[in-house]
Amino acid sequence: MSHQQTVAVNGHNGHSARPKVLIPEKVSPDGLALLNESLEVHERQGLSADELHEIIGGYDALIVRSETKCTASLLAAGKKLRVVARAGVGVDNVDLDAATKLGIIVVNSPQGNINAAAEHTIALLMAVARNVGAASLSLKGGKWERSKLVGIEVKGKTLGILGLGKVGLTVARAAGGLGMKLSAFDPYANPALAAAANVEIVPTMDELFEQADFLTIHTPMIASTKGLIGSAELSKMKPTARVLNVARGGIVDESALLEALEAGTIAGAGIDVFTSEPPKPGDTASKLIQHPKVVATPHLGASTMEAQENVSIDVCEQVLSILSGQLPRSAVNAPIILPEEYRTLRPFVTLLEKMGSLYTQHFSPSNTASQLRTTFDLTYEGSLASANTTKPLFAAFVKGLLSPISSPDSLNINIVNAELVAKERGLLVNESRSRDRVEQEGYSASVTLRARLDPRSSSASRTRRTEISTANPASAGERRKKIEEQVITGFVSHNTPYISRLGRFTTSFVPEGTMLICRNYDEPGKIGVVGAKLGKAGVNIRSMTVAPIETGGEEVGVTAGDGGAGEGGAEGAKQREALMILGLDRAVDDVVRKSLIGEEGMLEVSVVVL
Ligand SMILES: NC(=O)c1ccc[n+]([C@@H]2O[C@H](COP(=O)([O-])OP(=O)(O)OC[C@H]3O[C@@H](n4cnc5c(N)ncnc54)[C@H](O)[C@@H]3O)[C@@H](O)[C@H]2O)c1
Ligand SMILES: O=C(O)[C@H](O)COP(=O)(O)O
Repeated sequence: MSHQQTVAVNGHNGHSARPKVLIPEKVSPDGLALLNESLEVHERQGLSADELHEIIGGYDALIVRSETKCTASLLAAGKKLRVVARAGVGVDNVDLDAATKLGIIVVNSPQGNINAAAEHTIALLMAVARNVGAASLSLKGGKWERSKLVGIEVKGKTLGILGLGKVGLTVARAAGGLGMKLSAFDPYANPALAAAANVEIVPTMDELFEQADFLTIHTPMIASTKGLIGSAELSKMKPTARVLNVARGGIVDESALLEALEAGTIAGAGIDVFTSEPPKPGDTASKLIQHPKVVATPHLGASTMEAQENVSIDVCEQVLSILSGQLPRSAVNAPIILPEEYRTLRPFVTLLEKMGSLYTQHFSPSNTASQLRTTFDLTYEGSLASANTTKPLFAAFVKGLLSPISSPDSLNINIVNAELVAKERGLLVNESRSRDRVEQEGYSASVTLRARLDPRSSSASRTRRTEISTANPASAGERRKKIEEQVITGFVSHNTPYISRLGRFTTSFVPEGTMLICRNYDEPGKIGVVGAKLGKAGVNIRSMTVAPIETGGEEVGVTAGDGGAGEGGAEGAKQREALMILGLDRAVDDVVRKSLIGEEGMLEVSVVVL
């Protein structure tokens, strides 16, 4: 939006009642200057939590960095609050659920400090390679220890990049300029961008660990990346390798890294982020910081003049947009649908988001690169075919596809940016409409997703969440066969989304909460086996649907069970199959899931959270 955007509202006395914005932290003045024209700007650093609580009720907008804790109670006290803007990326200091419930839009600046974080990574890379920290300390201590401080060159060495997103790619481009060889592991990287940056995408994390002379971490901090690099992973690396973390504390297990440094199985580390910031004296992070082979900085990745200017301008423009009734460009929690389309499309928005998430968790491999080569065809059937716009449905689907593999603070998908995000992530989503009568009697509209995998990717496909039983030769032997199409159909009844087809199976279940999806031979006793295992693990079954295999009909090119693991199933097998879908009251750990796979006649088991 233009900086001249008017947000002033006339009060009843005819005077301009300008909306008020509170800034309790140091935010660069470049953005704040944009606000002064139309808002009343109050910079109040050093407020206690109680003081903030007392005055927040008078403000329409709040701009923070990482220090202000935007708790549910603070947000609730902000009776007029319409927007919380985070001048940076991470929104872990903002209670997003509370903000969403209160209708407060939370925005951030997902691009503004990328370059700063990447440059800081390069700074740590060089500092670790040339012992810059230790040398500086030694010299300041009055010593002259040239022979003790001999380093290594990075030219010709391999940089292993874990997470080839915005920061990872920027690091790659810079490291390429230093003459480094570049390898990356990222199941969802854009192959075209990787190739353009001369990055070789390796198919497994282990290959990355084995190759890397320097390993640099650039994944989000989400459940699946917490402790991603532990003792087992570090032991796969060369003893001469160095580890860099400018992403988030906790992705690398601090105790494991400390042990590896002490044992000499890892040669050094450059660390900007810690599990607890600031680290407490005596804790593992503090010991790491003190370690002679570590160069450490106090979360300085984004701390450059330029980045602070960028994020300040970015979020201040968004505050102006929101206060003048427009959509922000980087909303973390904003509804992804415009008000006028809300009523008609809202239940289908929920359905599409669930279908996307179900696809990623059930069908899509998460430790290989095959989602890159998937084409998604969405068909809106029945009355949905006449919708004025399907943009909110498209955005919800893309959001659903990506949410299981992204941190909430980096997933800013709305109808404004969904196409761009899909393009950036290499997702090809086609939409079409069909006025044909929908399959579910009594319902006027449904949506079918057909995901077509490029045959090149199918041989290596294996999802972490779906396991294939090796106890069933009929299915294991078919793994090499390719899956050309995976299908999910859904519909809405009384505002509730239902899945009516999953792979080859006709079914009807509400996609909600933790669900266990088992494909098995249709034989007596299977339900009992699953129930007993779950019961032993203390997991209650809330709901259960059993779907017999869909026979005949329109199945095109599907050669594997329901295709859950992206691998071959029982083509040509005479035995009937069934799909069992259980709603659970809590998560199922890997031990239970794997033990189910070992059961006779059990072909695939996946756990999805919807
Ligand atoms: N130190 C700082 O001050 C600072 C500044 C900016 C960003 N960051 C952090 O840097 C990290 C990267 O930020 P970004 O903007 O590049 O995020 P991004 O979302 O653009 O990229 C993250 C990438 O990680 C990939 N990924 C997810 N799970 C993975 C896994 N298990 N294995 C391999 N790859 C996986 C995703 O596919 C994605 O491509 C984030 O943790 C962010 O919070 C830190
Ligand atoms: O999340 C971020 O943007 C970075 O980690 C930087 O945070 P900061 O604004 O606290 O420096």
